[in-house]
Amino acid sequence: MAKAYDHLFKLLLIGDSGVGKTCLIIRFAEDNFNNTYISTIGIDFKIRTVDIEGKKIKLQVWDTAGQERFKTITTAYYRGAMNASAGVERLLLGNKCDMEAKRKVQKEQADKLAREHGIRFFETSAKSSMNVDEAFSSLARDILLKSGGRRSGNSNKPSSTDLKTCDKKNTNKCNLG
Ligand SMILES: Nc1nc2c(ncn2[C@@H]2O[C@H](COP(=O)(O)OP(=O)(O)OP(=O)(O)O)[C@@H](O)[C@H]2O)c(=O)[nH]1
Repeated sequence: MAKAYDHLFKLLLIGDSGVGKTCLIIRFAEDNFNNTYISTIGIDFKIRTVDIEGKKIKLQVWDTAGQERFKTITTAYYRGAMNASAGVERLLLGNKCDMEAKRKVQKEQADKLAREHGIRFFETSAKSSMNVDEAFSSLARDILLKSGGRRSGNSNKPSSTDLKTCDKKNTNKCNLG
């Protein structure tokens, strides 16, 4: 029987409570959004298979609880992921970019932080869908290329001009990696 996917990649979202980690995963995996806030308890995951560079990539996206009281559990997962591979791909997300009036972090500040860590930065909105697919796909593509995937030569990292511009933004930070 043909395999349903070529690669399985595991992604982990970490960030403060309420920044929208669960909503980003639900938007990505189910194309849905809910304004109700139900804080994540412990850790959970959702799956979506995407097509990248002609390969079927199954993404298992893990959601962690941002609340301080779950920190022992979530950091254990986080450390596990970091230890599993020295070269974990990381991405910085500033979510809720549909709420410009309540912006907490200036774009330049986040750009600078991402540059310092040599990672990409996306402003996303789980509510409007802005850059959600782009962010997850970009990370999956980077992992694919790094793991000796399809393309040789440049890693084809999109410049910020390739990204959809989000003109109404509020940014709380959320790591996706
Ligand atoms: N306007 C707007 N609201 C959002 C967005 N993403 C999430 N929210 C809202 O923010 C609140 C928190 O979202 P969650 O996804 O539950 O946050 P979380 O980071 O998973 O929180 P914890 O589980 O406590 O770690 C909810 O009320 C969401 O509806 C967004 O992109 N735009």
